[in-house]
Amino acid sequence: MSREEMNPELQRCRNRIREIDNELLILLNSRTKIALEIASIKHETGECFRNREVEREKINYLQHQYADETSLTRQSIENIMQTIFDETLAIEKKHYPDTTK
Ligand SMILES: C=C(O[C@@H]1C=C(C(=O)O)C=C[C@H]1O)C(=O)O
Repeated sequence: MSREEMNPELQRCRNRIREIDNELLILLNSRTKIALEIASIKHETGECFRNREVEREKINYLQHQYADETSLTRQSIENIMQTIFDETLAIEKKHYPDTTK
């Protein structure tokens, strides 16, 4: 066993992070399912899947709510949310490969 592996505090933290990662993936899956419902509506009406204005509003709101009260910075909130939006859009496009928007 390595020195690192023998450190119980580090192991406890890693276990907790693993649990949080699982929770995050479950939440992201729920989020994606709802985004796909929105994509289905937009697909029917011919609307563009991506809405930069809505994305900007969401980021601004989350930065306002959390940037000063948590260890997350304004920039990290922006990066995390932009990655979520990009990945959501990629999944939406995979479900609706015929869409040009
Ligand atoms: C979810 C929507 O569609 C797209 C996906 C978004 C998201 O993943 O949060 C936000 C805006 C749009 O780019 C929406 O229009 O509300």
